[in-house]
Amino acid sequence: MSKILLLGSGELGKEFVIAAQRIGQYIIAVDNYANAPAMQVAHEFEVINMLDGSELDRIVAKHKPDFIVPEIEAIRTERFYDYEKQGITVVPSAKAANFTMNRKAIRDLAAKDLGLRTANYRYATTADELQKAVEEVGIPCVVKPLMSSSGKGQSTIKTQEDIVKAWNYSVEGSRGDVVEVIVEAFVNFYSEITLLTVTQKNNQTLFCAPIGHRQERGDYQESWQPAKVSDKDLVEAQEMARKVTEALGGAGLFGVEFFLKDEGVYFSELSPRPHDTGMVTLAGTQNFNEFELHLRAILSLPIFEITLEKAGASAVILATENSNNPTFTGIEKVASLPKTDFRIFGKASSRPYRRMGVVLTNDSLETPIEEIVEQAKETAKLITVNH
Ligand SMILES: Nc1ncnc2c1ncn2[C@@H]1O[C@H](COP(=O)(O)OP(=O)(O)OP(=O)(O)O)[C@@H](O)[C@H]1O
Ligand SMILES: NCC(=O)N[C@@H]1O[C@H](COP(=O)([O-])[O-])[C@@H](O)[C@H]1O
Ligand SMILES: [Mg+2]
Repeated sequence: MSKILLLGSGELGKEFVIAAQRIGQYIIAVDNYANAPAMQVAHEFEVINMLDGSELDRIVAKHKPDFIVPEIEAIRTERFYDYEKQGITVVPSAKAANFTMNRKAIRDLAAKDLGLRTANYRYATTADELQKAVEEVGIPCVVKPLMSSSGKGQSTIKTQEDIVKAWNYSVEGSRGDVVEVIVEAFVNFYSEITLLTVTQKNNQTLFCAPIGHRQERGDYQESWQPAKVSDKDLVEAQEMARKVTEALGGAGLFGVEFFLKDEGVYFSELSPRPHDTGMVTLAGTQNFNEFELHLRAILSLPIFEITLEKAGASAVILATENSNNPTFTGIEKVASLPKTDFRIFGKASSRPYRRMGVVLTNDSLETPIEEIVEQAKETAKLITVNH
């Protein structure tokens, strides 16, 4: 049995812990608030500020884990290099977690060092610098805090007047302690995908079937698998995913995000961990879901193959207001439907647009994927979050 320290305890961590519990691992779930989803299913929990290096040191020394599994980006990841030296396995690697904590490190690695095609981009640390950066990349463009996720602090600049607004919004939405933004040229893609990529200790990289998704406010609304991608684009995306995951090192599952345009594939970003759009694998689309794959890769358990068993979709259930102990209605209606399932994450409070659950649908691989997505979307509407 291994001892796993999970840093971040949201819905993705919860499914990871359930997968780990099923094969007898020991988990300590950590987040900055009590009763977080993954804490509800772990052996032990800790509530700390994960951006505080001394707090991290304290719980690592206390629990002496075999593995540290980051579940969010906003962690004092610089400490991870030390933990690796102490003989703890940081998942997938200290470098992977550290480089993806801040958009700058991963974007420069991908675009400059590895030469992957990305949107043209600049950085800015003040509203004035943002003005200049926008002039360089051109309008429309997308502004994001260097440290944020799920679209927090992200906005699109469509006119000159949006620049100051975008700066202020991004400072408010920044998760860490870095006041800096990336400005990216707007990529007018016809679709976007996540390529779940599994790296293993034996150096064999495996790919899942591509996942399509639709985003609003920088946050995913529906995802589906398999996404329609031409063979040429898929090969190009796989090559990019292989390059970037190899450069980051270690074993685990990565969610590598791409934009598809007529002229080819653009690398966008990646999570060195299960991806929110990958929750579609909870619909039984694959022989192993993304959490089970992450776990197997971490523990060096062989993954004989990844097979696509069904076509599936996920659609999010979002809160609309701030409240404590929100309740849900419409669950019975959803439960009565065929080829449909759902998860309620167990978050004890809500805020507008907070993801509280997900609806999952599946059908045969011959069924048009649009129908399965539509089913997930319509089904998610049956559930109401009561505040
Ligand atoms: N340069 C761009 N051009 C067009 N759309 C973009 C661009 N950058 C981001 N987007 C849109 O915003 C979404 C969220 O962006 P991104 O993945 O960078 O944010 P994030 O906050 O890291 O999200 P997450 O953590 O959920 O992956 C993208 O999936 C895409 O739909
Ligand atoms: N795109 C990243 C992502 O989806 N991360 C997931 O959301 C949780 C935070 O949710 P919260 O903001 O509702 O607490 C994280 O802990 C992780 O599970
Ligand atoms: Mg993203």
